Amino acid sequence: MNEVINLHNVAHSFGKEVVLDNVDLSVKNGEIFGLLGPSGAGKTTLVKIITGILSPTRGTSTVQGTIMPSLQQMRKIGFMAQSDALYTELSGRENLDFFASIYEMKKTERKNAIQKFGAVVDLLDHLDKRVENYSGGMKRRLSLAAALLHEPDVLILDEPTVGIDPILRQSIWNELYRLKESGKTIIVTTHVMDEAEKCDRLALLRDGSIIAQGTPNDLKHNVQVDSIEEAFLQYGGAGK
Ligand SMILES: Nc1ncnc2c1ncn2[C@@H]1O[C@H](COP(=O)(O)OP(=O)(O)OP(=O)(O)O)[C@@H](O)[C@H]1O
Repeated sequence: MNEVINLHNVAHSFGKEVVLDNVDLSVKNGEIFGLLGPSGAGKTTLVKIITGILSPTRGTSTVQGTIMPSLQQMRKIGFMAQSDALYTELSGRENLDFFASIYEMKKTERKNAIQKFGAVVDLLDHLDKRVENYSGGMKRRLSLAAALLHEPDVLILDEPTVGIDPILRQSIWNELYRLKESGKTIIVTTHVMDEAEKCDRLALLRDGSIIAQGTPNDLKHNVQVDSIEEAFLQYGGAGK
């Protein structure tokens, strides 16, 4: 199957506030797809719809051909939320063990996965410390490991590198490329322009609508500019 994620005419309102409107997008197998937009544009709402945490008010969203929300399909998705959903009074290892148990991983499988992804996010030396003693970047990395534990086909990462220094940010991106090479499909939200450049394709989101989508190069060439930042403004990203 080439298209892994498909959204058709998706809209979402919180009460009377329309926060997403008329969103159409498709993400192909093995792609890193970026959702770029300023604060409040609707990125988090959109990824919550894709993961099945929220039902769209209108339209349809499918992942691997299954209409969302679907509990069974949600198990095949790794989601890293924007705010770290961690138990701070527990150690990193205990947190990962808890998340692995949610995915019904067996004891040995859990142990191996914690070792593997603890290493991927460079936290092996800190796994037995309580999370309340972690820095912001360490918490983000632990959240990323938690999303990877069950080796999901689809990874959805809401601002994965916020608060992470440039060196670690690079190592997380290297890991995302490695996951992509192994056939995973990845959606990343960001408001950082240079991160957007690292994605295979991008959707530019403003006020709940997609104002343009394509490869970073196409988006720049279409409006004859040299940076995604300028492209965003050219497509109307500055607002009314
Ligand atoms: N649970 C909620 N109830 C009411 N309004 C909400 C809720 N969640 C989000 N919103 C509103 O929806 C709009 C879009 O929010 P969303 O969090 O999706 O944006 P975002 O692009 O992810 O922003 P940021 O980059 O700051 O996280 C905002 O106006 C926000 O106030």
